[in-house]
This record gives sequence, structure tokens and C-alpha cells, in this order.
Amino acid sequence: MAYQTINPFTNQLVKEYPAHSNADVQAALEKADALYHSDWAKGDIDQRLPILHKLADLLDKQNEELAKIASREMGKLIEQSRAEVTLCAQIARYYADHAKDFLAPVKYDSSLGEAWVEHHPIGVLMAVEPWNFPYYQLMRVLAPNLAAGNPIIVKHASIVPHCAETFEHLVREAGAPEGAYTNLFISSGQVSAIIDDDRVQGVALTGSEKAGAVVAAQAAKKLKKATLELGGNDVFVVLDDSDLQKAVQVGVQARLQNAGQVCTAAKRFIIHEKVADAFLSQFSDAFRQVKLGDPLDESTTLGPLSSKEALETLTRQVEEAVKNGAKVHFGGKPVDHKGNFFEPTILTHITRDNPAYFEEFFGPVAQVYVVKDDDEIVKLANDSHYGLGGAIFSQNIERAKRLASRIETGMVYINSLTDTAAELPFGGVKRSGFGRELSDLGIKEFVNQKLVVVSHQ
Ligand SMILES: NC(=O)C1=CN([C@@H]2O[C@H](COP(=O)(O)OP(=O)(O)OC[C@H]3O[C@@H](n4cnc5c(N)ncnc54)[C@H](O)[C@@H]3O)[C@@H](O)[C@H]2O)C=CC1
Ligand SMILES: CCCCCC(=O)O
Repeated sequence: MAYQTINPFTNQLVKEYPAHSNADVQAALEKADALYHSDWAKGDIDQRLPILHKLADLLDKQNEELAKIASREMGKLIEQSRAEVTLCAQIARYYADHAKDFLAPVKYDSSLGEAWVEHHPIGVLMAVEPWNFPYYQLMRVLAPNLAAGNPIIVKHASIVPHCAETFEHLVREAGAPEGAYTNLFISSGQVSAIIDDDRVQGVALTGSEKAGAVVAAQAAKKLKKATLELGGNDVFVVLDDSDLQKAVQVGVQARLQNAGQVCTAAKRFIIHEKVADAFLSQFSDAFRQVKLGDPLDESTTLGPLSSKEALETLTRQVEEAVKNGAKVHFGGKPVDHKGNFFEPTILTHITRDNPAYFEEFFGPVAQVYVVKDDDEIVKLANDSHYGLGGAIFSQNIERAKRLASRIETGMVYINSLTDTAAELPFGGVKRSGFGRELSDLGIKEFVNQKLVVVSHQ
């Protein structure tokens, strides 16, 4: 697995990073485990939280430089890369300000005596992260666990090594001791060996269902906890009583942000039959306005996919969908360009026997389904192997809330795209994974919630 920076807009190799050896892995494990057994990890949380404040300040100060590194390495529009760096600073500050309260002892009334639950770090964690939010995915694991005292060893995606290395340098510059956060350019086999190591107590993975299944099994074999943030095939429901203009405008953003490479992107558009024609017409018009180009050019509205392989996969998926009966309402093809561009695309008439019906399209390809009532919406939304997020547009909030409760996902947003914020839990069900990141839930995934009881006897 070569760690390479290849600019997705030019497909030019920029830099190759040397892989870390098994000796490097052992050294990282020794440093992380030694830190876990030190007062830094097990002692007062107040010695760790200033690092997160400093990290947030560094992210804000270096936002433009960090954003350019990400846009050049994985193709995200520069404005979206800036927003990602800002979001990372917000997550760092959130845990700097709230972790102490989240991890404070919780008293329990009990007939057995004075009882409370303490929160202790459990040890070294292995994080395995994807390229699509090259900094945010790392911060989602680092911030809560640095506050809690769990050292992190991370394997980032092989196509974003510059982001990976830069993030590690920032964490050290913020004052984190050696062993608190270590980035390793390693293979899947080396990840497996790390998970197997008795000094590692848990695994956090964000990525594909395939990677999640393999890594979670490796963790389970050694009875280690895992959190998995995997793929999604999220619905974007537009009801007959929605603000259609807003639904179209948000729908375009929800499908095309990050060139559609978002686990919680809107992928299955479920439109009430009364507004289907109007929605499709306005949605197509909006796709027609899209400007493909260099992600660093502020006027670009659709950048390239992250890699040649991602473009080949998406092209194959669309071809297969059409072969099995889908209709191309708009777009449908890769763009003849040196970069990895795919046209903004709308597919309709996807029947349940079409493989596309159950597939996630990790790119600017919208599947549109037309339904007649709310029961059909719920049936269609839940007829999926995934259960990550979802969005419902309606001006009848009570109706939307009822639908939100019936949709089998980990998150539902009403009159908004499926978003994320430090203070809100993120995660899904079914093959979208398990566990939650961010909020008060995220910081408790890898702590020992330890009961202490002082008997009255
Ligand atoms: N839930 C989410 O936020 C994301 C989900 N995805 C899903 O992943 C798919 C492909 O994106 P990729 O980044 O290529 O996902 P991927 O699952 O191939 O890679 C994610 C991370 O897992 C690592 N990995 C893969 N197989 C592994 C193994 N056997 N052992 C250890 N590590 C392994 C990769 O090197 C990378 O660091 C997308 O189609 C989407 O479904 C991708 C990005 C984000
Ligand atoms: C803005 C939403 C972030 C989703 C991160 C993901 O694709 O895993």
C-alpha cells in the first residue's frame, strides 16, 4: 500500500511517503503504552485539556495552508476544506471546554451504599480513517480520547499522507507528548498486528463496510471494543408540503458537496408524486449550472473525485444501473478531463431488482424515486442494508417528526441536509456501523465507566 499524494485535478504524482517498518510500529506501541501508564494519561484531566485549546488555535491560524493541502491531495473545493479545518477547531475546543464535565463522577442512589461511576481511560487505541474528510475524521477520534487519556495510533488512507503527517505535527506542536498521537504509514497487515497486540484496547474505524467488517472482526477476536462509521445510502425525502425551492437548493448541496463523497450525503431522493415533476425539473436545472474545475478555484462548484479508482468504480456502477433498467435523467458519464471528473447525474426508474437499488454511489449521482404517501416513504427508506442518516423536507413539522421516528437510521435532519457538529452524536445502525462519535456519547465509547460503592454495612 503506497502512501502517495496524487493531485486528483491533474492526476500528477506529487510525493511518495516511505512506509513505516515493523520496528517503527513496535516503537510507536511502546511510546503510546508507556504514556498510558503515566500520570499524563491517568492523572488530572486539566493537564491534557490545554493541548486541545492550543490545537484549536493552531488550526485557526493555519486554516488556509491546511485547507490547500487537503484540496490538493483529495480534491475538496477550497471553501469546503476551509470549513473542515474550522470544524476541527470547533471539535477540539468543544472537548477542551466540556470533557471534564462529561467525565466527572456520576452518583447513583443505592440501597447498597454510597455509589458512583468514575470514568477512566482504557489504553492505546487504533484509529483507521478515510480520505474524504482528511482532518475531521482524525479529530473526531483524537479530541475526546486525548481528553480522556487514551493514546492514539492512526492509520490514515493511503491517498492523504500529507494531511496525515501535517495533522500529527500540529498535535505535537500543540504540546501533546510523544505517544499521545502517532501517525503510521502502514499496511492492512500491520494494522491487524497492532489490533492483536495486548497493549491496544480498542479500534475506531471510519470507511467502507468491507474494511469495517474485517477490522471489527480482528478486534472482536481479541475481545476489544470497536466503533464503526461506515457507508450510507441516505434518503432525502421531499414531501408535497415542503418548501420546494429550499428542498432543491439543499438537495443539490447534499448530493454534490465534496463531489458526493460523503457517507451522509443525500443519495436516494424520495419525492412525493405531487411535486415530483417540479422537483426533477428544478433539480436538473441546478445540475446544469454546475461548474466543474480546479478545487482551488473559488468559482468551481464541482471538483474531481478523490482518485482514478473512485472514478472507475462510480462509472462502472452507473453503467451497471443503466444496463439493469435505470434511466439517465441527467448527466451519466465521466468527463474527458485529466482529472477524475464525473458529470452531476440523476438516475430514475431504479427497480428493486436493479443492483443500484441497494448500492451507495460515492460520487455526484442522485437516485430519484417517486412515491405516493408516507407509508411508501418509510417502506422505501428502510429497504436498505444501511442506516446512517437522512433528511426530510416538509413544512408540517409534526408530520416530519413522525416520519423521522419511523426511519431506521442513526440520524435524521428535518428541513436540512444531514450535517455534523461537535455537540451532536454521529453514527448509524445496520451496515452503517455501530457506536457514536462526537458529543458526550463519543467521549464515553472508550472509557471504563467504573462503579465504586462504599457499603453502609
Ligand atoms: N463512513 C464514512 O465516513 C466514510 C465511508 N466511506 C466508505 O468507504 C468507501 C471507499 O472509501 P475508502 O476510503 O476507499 O474506504 P476504505 O474502507 O477502503 O478505507 C478506509 C480506511 O480503511 C483502511 N482499510 C481498508 N481496508 C482495510 C483493512 N483490511 N485493514 C485495515 N485497514 C483497512 C483504508 O486504508 C483507509 O485508511 C466509500 O464508498 C464509502 O462507502 C469512505 C469514506 C468515509
Ligand atoms: C459533513 C458530514 C461529515 C460526514 C463525514 C463522513 O463522510 O464520514
